[in-house]
Amino acid sequence: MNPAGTILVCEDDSAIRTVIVQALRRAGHRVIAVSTLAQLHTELSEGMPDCVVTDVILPDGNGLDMATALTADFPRLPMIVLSAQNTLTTAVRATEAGAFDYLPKPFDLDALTASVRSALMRGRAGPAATIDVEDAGVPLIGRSPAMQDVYRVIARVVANDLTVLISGESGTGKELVARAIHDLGPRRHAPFIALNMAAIPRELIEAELFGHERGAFTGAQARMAGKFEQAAGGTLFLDEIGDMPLDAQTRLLRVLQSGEFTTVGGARTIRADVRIVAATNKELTALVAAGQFREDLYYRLDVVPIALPPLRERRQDVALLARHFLDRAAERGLPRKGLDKAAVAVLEAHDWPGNVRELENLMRRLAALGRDETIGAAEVRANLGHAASTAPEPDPDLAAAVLRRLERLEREMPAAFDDGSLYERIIAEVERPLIEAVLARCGGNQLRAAAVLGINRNTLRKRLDTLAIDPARRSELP
Ligand SMILES: Nc1ncnc2c1ncn2[C@@H]1O[C@H](COP(=O)(O)OP(=O)(O)OP(=O)(O)O)[C@@H](O)[C@H]1O
Repeated sequence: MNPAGTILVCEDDSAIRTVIVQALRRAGHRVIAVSTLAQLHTELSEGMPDCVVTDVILPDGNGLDMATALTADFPRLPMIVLSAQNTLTTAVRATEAGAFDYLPKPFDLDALTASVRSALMRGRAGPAATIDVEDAGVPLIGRSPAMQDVYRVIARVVANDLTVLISGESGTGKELVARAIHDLGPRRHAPFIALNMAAIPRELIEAELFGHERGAFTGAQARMAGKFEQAAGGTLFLDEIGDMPLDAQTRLLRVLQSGEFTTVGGARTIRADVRIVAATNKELTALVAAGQFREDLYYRLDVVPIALPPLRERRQDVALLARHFLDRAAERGLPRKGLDKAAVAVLEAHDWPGNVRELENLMRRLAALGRDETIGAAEVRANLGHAASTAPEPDPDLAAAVLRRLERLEREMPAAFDDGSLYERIIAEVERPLIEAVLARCGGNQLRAAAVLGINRNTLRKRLDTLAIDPARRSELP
């Protein structure tokens, strides 16, 4: 039996109001419809409905502000917020205001009646902890229905510590979502620490995660804090979790079960005060079936799943994203450019195997190339092939630093341009901070540093000699 109740609907667009009223009446509810906040307040003073459905932008005020006030006055009254401002910020604000649900416009009438039904069955969701959305600056772009679903889940998890598992192809924005969850929640003043399981040698993963004591293994010259410790109070983002070796999986599972961990070679037990967000671009259930991923760990991580759709399944976001990346390029000093209609059509028709990252790289390239202010279809087509690689573009900051260094050298030591030393000189200058930083992270252990750098141990030793780096002095964490 579906519960029926009295629903108070506040919507100023008469056409939308009419279809909502009809749909809810068909579902068996008694419906009172108003078009302003003032009328809504009058209705509330005359009798309590079982649920309120309200628009955000109303002629005499903002439905979200009203929702916040209603939550305080009527904590058991469920509210469903409808909005055409379909951003992550609106979704989070609706949750923050204590709304039971948030439906982006245009919404499906079945989704609305289903939401009303569950509101009547479950009563209101507890009010979320206060989140300062304005402060956080939410970087996620996209208004497609698929992204709306993502925003709704994010909005529900920011205020709590539930473990989140984000899945999606490479470049779909998994790390960005993890950061948004961190930046919008109460842990945002503590660190966000990311560890990519696919980017570090497998044998180092446990020490990276849990840290190690001095002397824990040959060459562990100093104690090193692991990512769990570094992320204390904040969020630990475990990227490419499917690549985690089984031993480390067992250890991680124990931490998730007990809330505590011990360092490698350590007798001390440390409380793990972190929120875990994991991400995968592989089908974890397939890895479980193949015996490569622990089933019990999978269930521990998959508490709140967020599936990020590939860009080709949300083509309506492409133009918005493309313009966003052109704006970003302009903010970084590249020429400000626009796209003509035909260019947008080419972008929307492309399949984006590298997803948002591929689009971002292409836009950066187009912003830097050519002289015209408006980018046309031919220019897009000519550059699509180049950007197809999902590899990140070279860091523009690093490129700019090298250029500045060259200019200074030219001023101060013009001979360096004639004596054949230029290459070795510049490479050595870039190499020094790289080697020093990796050595510090490896507690001065040259074997591990060579493994992390992906170079032969003897090569590392030679480079240390040439650059006169003392590994013993590089054993502290930076
Ligand atoms: N919705 C979005 N709005 C704005 N930028 C986005 C969005 N999604 C992704 N990006 C940008 O695209 C790039 C790739 O995103 P991100 O690194 O989060 O992807 P990922 O899924 O974690 O990729 P991988 O699996 O390869 O690590 C980043 O520069 C990110 O800022």
